[in-house]
Amino acid sequence: MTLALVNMSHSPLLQFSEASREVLDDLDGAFGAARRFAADFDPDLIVLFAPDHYNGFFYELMPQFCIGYEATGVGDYDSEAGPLDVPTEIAQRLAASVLVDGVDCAISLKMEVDHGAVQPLEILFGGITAKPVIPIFVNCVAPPFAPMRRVGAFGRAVGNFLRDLDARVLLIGSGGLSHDPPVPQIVTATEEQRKLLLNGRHPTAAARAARQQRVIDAAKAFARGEANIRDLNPKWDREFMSILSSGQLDRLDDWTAEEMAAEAGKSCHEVRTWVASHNAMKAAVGEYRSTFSYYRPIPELIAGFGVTTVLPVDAGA
Ligand SMILES: O=C(O)/C=C/c1cccc(O)c1O
Ligand SMILES: [Fe+2]
Repeated sequence: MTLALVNMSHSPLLQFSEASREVLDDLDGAFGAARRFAADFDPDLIVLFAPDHYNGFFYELMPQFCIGYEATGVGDYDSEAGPLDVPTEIAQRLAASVLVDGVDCAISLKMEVDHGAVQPLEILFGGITAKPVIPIFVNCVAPPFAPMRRVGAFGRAVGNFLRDLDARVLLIGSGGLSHDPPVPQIVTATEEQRKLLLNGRHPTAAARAARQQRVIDAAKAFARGEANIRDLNPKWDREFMSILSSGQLDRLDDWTAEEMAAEAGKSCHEVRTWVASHNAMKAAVGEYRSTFSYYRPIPELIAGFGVTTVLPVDAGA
């Protein structure tokens, strides 16, 4: 096993925002660094921790963790649609190993993934079929949430399996950091939103367009300082990133979902993908080191935007 890790925020607003050329060029520089890192590493397999935004997972049956044996992109926000290249047999062995390791985890023989999983594959590899990928859903939007220490345990169980796998594996954690886009919440949902949250699979094109336009409009208002959503929190984001790079992952164990959302917005729970992927890295290789780190709060994308690359300490430069 040889392992590398990329964590990156995502935003479906990348193609739809009014961010300035300077901001987009700056971000492109970070994407370029991560892309070169991924190309140099040249993985045989990607293990992708990603959230979902009520496109593939719904309250009708909401797991905290789910490993995909097969997966398809739903094509929200013009992200690439269609089947991913999932190595089913390895995904099956991974799930069995995680369960034996003591972490209950759902499996899906027909996972549907949205921009949260697809965007990093597009940015790093140019598409969803460029490399074999095992998608791992981590619940980051639908309360109640697994305790953070459980997210760590799940990540470590994945890492324990990868330690013995004869492959070059790129871990990806997609999402975060502080942000609060207008994704509906079950406790405040209207009747129409409740239907979406319960089982809104495969909306009509018109329903999808309307839903997305609301978020695009909210981002424009947020950038003007006019939206009724929680501010980004660069201090929280930087502290979180520095804890991950310190390797002291147990410092996150007692963070509560309520405190996290109060500080950094309801969608800050997407950092769970970063926590799981770092724990996987640490379980598999021991000490790791950060080789690239970018952070910028970008209101036009409703995202505290982070991009990091990580290698084992004993790997060459
Ligand atoms: O509309 C959605 O489904 C999600 C939007 C969004 C906006 C900004 C940052 C993110 O991580 C998002 O998922
Ligand atoms: Fe997201």
